[in-house]
Amino acid sequence: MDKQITFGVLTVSDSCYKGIKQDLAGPALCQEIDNKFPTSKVLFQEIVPDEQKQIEHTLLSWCLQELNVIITTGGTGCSPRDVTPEATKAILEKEVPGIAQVMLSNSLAITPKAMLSRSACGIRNKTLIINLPGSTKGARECFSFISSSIPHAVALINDDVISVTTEHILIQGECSEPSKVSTNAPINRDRRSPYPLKEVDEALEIILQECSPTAEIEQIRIENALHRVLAEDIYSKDPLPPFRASIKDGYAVRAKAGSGIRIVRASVAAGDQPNSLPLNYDEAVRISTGAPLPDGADAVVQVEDTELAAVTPDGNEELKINLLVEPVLGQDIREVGTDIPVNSKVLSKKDVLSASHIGVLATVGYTKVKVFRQNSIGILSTGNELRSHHDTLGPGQIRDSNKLTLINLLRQYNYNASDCGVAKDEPTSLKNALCKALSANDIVITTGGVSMGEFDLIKKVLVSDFGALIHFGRVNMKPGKPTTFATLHFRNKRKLVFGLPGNPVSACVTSLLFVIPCLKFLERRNKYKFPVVQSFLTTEPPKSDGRPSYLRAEVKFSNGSFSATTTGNQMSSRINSLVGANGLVLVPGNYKQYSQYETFHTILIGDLID
Ligand SMILES: Nc1nc2c(c(=O)[nH]1)N[C@H]1C(S)=C(S)[C@@H](COP(=O)(O)OP(=O)(O)OC[C@H]3O[C@@H](n4cnc5c(N)ncnc54)[C@H](O)[C@@H]3O)O[C@H]1N2
Ligand code: MOO
Ligand SMILES: [Mg+2]
Repeated sequence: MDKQITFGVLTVSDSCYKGIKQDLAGPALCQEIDNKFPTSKVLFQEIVPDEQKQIEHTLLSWCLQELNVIITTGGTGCSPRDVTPEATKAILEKEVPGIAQVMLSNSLAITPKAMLSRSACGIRNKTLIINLPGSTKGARECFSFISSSIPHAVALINDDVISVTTEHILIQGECSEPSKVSTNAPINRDRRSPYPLKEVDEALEIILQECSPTAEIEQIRIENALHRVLAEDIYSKDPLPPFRASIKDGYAVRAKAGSGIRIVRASVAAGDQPNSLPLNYDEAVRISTGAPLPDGADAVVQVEDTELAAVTPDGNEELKINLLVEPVLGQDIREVGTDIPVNSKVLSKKDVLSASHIGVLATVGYTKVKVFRQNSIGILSTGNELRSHHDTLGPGQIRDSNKLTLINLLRQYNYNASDCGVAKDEPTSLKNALCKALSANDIVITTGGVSMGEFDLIKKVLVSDFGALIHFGRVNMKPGKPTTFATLHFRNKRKLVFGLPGNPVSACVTSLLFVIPCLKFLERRNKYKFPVVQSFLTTEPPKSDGRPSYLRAEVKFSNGSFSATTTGNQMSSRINSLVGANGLVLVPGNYKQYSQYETFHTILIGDLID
């Protein structure tokens, strides 16, 4: 169950630092991390020389960034320059010697040289630090011995009760009871779906009725707050500017004295203390944009409107300048609080935080901000035919594309989802996988196994093993007909389950039409639906079987109207029909005759192409 884990990879090596040798171990570890934890991120990667202070400094600064895990490679041996364990121990608050022991005992089975490794492992603040050897092979091997314990360690360090409980449940095998569902013998199978067809709008309405927008609030660092929904009004703690500031590079003067000669008394740059000696009428202070005005100054004359009138005897400094224009009172001065008055409301609850919102927060002195909590989401693929994208395929097998597509689709809309693995088309496998997914998540999204096949068992397992209420099991749409939505209670918590069709396009389109609006609604976003425009179709749409179709298309805006060109063959299995699509064109089920002058409802799912 992958929560997003953040990593730093630090290569410690004199020769790599000097560029004499290429760093292979660092990139290899990044690759291993990526393979083992696909939803995680390597946020920092650096090379430092074998210098204890420099290693300590980098470790400390990464710990301050609240990284979950720092992996070092190199400097763990017995040569005089090997000091990584010393640097690590110097900054650790708690040692976790078991990690090094596991690496050592496994490595000894490969080479006796492992006995010379002196790795240190432990915790500082919320960061787990692990020393690995410097050789690429050794680093890779050691990482493979310990990597499966990293998520649990991170959860424990962060006091993440849900993950820890889930891990314990998995260890105790609480999820391994057999399912109550038995695969239907074909002679007893349903030959008609018992689920009535719902229209798309009706289905979305049902989902939203089952959703209570979150009341839970969390406080996060503003660095991580992009796209989150603000849960508080924000008032400025300080005015901006906090002092009278110059808008131009020029000279601060007293306006009343008019144009003409001024003695240049001093110079004040941005960041300087305001000069409290009041300015005389015959004086000017050379000033930079953003610098504080000296007392008494009531205008700034830009340098372009002045000329040099006299220099100091050594010939190095301005002595006098000539103002070529009449200064106007208040000219080129930002008074205190011009941009933001103190104690004024600058942002409102329910604002969705953009880059500029975060800029405002930083300006007015916020380091953390209250936002509405996002639901935890787990994605589970189902199907005996599925293999990882890392694997080579055997007969009858395909690669699981849905899981990665959906994790990344949600990420595009700023929702993090975790990988809940792949279940077999078999009741107990489905039950166990759902049990684990539900233990760790508020919302579970499955793909596959929801249609009419002998081995399409999701709905049955949800009902029989989890007491789920299926709110709908079919929707009148193409792609996406067997889309299923259920709610259930699991360990006293209400959960939402989306059972999406297995066909890759169907899974994506139904995520866009149902899951994303639901997530936005839950997060209290006011705008939770995609914008809709009317567009002309540049070519005839493919024939439908009577269901309304959602064609993937490239939508352009030119000469005052939208036009949409479909992305080739629109089969539900053809994932590449989504590549380059920024719109879904809705063609009604009863559509008969193509006309280039007819417009269609078009849902904009991406940026307009120009
Ligand atoms: N008798 C009927 N058969 C089908 C109907 C129907 O109404 N009556 N509906 C069709 C429609 S429409 C769809 S859509 C599919 C949906 O099927 P399921 O949700 O049951 O999905 P599966 O059967 O498990 O798989 C369908 C298809 O997708 C491939 N797949 C599944 N998971 C993945 C994955 N993670 N990555 C990539 N590809 C995946 C799978 O191999 C199948 O080819 O049912 C029709 N049948
Ligand atoms: O509705 Mo299915 O999703 O056409 O292929
Ligand atoms: Mg099926």
